[in-house]
Amino acid sequence: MKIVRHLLFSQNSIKATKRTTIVFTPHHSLLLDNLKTYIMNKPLPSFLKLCFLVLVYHTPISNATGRSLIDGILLPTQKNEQPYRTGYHFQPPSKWMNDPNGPMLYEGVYHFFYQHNPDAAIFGTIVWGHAVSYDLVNWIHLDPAIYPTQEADISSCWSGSATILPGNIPAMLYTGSDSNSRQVQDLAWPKNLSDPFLREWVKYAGNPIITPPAGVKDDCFRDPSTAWVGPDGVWRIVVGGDSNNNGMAFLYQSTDFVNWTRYEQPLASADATGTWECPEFFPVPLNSTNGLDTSAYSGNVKHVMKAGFSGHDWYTIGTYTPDGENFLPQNGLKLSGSTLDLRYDYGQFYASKSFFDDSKNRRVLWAWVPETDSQEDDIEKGWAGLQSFPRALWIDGSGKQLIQWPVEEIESLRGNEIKLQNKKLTSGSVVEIQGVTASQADVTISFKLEDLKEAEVLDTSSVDPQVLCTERGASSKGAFGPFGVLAMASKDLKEQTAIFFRVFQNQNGRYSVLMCSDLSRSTVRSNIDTTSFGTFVDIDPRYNEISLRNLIDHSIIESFGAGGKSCITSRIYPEFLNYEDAHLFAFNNGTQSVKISQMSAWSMKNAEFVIDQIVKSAA
Ligand SMILES: OC[C@H]1O[C@@](CO)(OC[C@@]2(OC[C@@]3(O[C@H]4O[C@H](CO)[C@@H](O)[C@H](O)[C@H]4O)O[C@H](CO)[C@@H](O)[C@@H]3O)O[C@H](CO)[C@@H](O)[C@@H]2O)[C@@H](O)[C@@H]1O
Repeated sequence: MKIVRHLLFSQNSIKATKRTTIVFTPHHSLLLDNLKTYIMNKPLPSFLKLCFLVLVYHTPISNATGRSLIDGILLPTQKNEQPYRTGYHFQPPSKWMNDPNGPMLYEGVYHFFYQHNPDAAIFGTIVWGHAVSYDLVNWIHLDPAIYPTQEADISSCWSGSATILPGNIPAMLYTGSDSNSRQVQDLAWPKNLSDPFLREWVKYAGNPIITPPAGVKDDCFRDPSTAWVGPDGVWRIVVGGDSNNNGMAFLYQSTDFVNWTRYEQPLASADATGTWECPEFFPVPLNSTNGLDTSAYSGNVKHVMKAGFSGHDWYTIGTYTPDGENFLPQNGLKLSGSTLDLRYDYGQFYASKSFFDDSKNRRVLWAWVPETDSQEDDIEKGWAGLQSFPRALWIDGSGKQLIQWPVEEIESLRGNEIKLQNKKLTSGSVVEIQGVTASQADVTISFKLEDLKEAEVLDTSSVDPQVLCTERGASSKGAFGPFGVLAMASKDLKEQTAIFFRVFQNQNGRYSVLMCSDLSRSTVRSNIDTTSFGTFVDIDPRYNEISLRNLIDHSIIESFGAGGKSCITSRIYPEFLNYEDAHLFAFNNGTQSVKISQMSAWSMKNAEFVIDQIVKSAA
């Protein structure tokens, strides 16, 4: 342990604090010592070295990644050891993380909790990690909020959700795994409501408040949702599970938030889907990009039912009548007897959780983005698991699907804009996008296509888009496409991740736009899952340009097609890259030319991640 003087937050949205003495973990002191040695060994005049040292010791440290917040200064050792840690995607200082839990805004502070094993970089005994933010971009890591203490959660504190109760009291419902590994539902609330960071949480002494119903296996009943209150004043939640392998969102009701009764019918179910994990149920207003409080139900509103199974988050949109507890999936969308229809994201994106942010009238979505390297790699790295960058979520004008888009606050991390307009990409073009830090960037690009009668003919009605993307990757020449970007690419293109589109015409004269993330050449390393991802984008390329936004951040790329209609999140572990070696290209491998009508790219700064042991030890 080392005592270092005052390194707190400089981001404009975080209130500057008075000088504080901070106790750093050994990791941090090592970081500072390394940086000091690095500066002292540089052939610089002593005066300049002194200036640098003052700057270093008076600047916030980043997310314990081994990177300083001072742009451009990277520790050589850390740089090589931890190339896959992110600059602006949330991750704990170390060890294992999975699901997002209980996100909420309380008294102007965003709270984010997450499934965390503080002892290892693999799944194990789980506690609730906790971090707070004023802007969803920069984060202060706190001590774990909820951890095993009672018989009702002694084996682990699993996923759950926040509800703000009348009187502005946050309540947390979560799954406890008890001493028999039985999954039960528990209740906790903050110890001190006047602590803006809500650091300490107390548990209801009568936990568990809900136990598995008859006919449901003890280990197939978990993940309570945020509660909503009906016109009758009764609270409702759904809890995930299954009965005879049929996935279900069990519905519970309560008048006091402590005593819960199961409603006879589940709110939703689907045959043969296995246990539903992390179900969510919330309203979305039609014809608006706003969100709604989870308890809103009247007016021009639809409801979304989301559940996690088979490694993906599925959702359906429908109409909910609290009186009679009837959720009716809308026409053309099947819920019962089949899988849910749509996916939030067609890549690595699981156990998502949303909350209503009333300060901006929006619904914000988070999800666990798992590693796709090996467990041995994770142990060596000392960490595993990322969170997607928070996304605003709303219903498309068509009412058929949801739209997701990174929250606007991300723009505070953008550096200078690099622009390109009206650039024709002829067949075989590979054009480097220069002037951005290709390993940490935000890139938007729009493609215009003409004379689509030349498009490849394919009946896409019965085709699995992921299979199509695997069979026809970036190197398989089509007519219109593949075209898109090559991200996290080495200069010689031996390593590259292609996010691209390909257009097909069906026999009936309709067009289908395929969006792919081709990971087959993302790394030359072995023991990495390089499965490609794909989905169709609901867009008519005759009348619309095809847009693509990529959030690139070292080992993660979040791709948004057609303004967020289709999303694919990928994990990538290139071998030969370090920060300076990454390149970014636009490409067209179709026989037909396409035009980049508009491209904007920004290098992204590091978000600030600060550890709060600081404030505690100084207090
Ligand atoms: O932390 C518990 C909470 O997390 C949830 C939802 O993510 O349950 C996860 C679960 O398994 C975690 C585990 O991996 C397995 O499940 C993943 C997601 O369903 C799969 O992608 C993976 O292939 C499965 O192996 O994560 C570890 C490594 O990835 C592995 O060791 C775990 O099994 O936790 C439960 C206990 O393992 C298991 O029943 C779940 O699937 C949520 O439901 C929990 O509240």
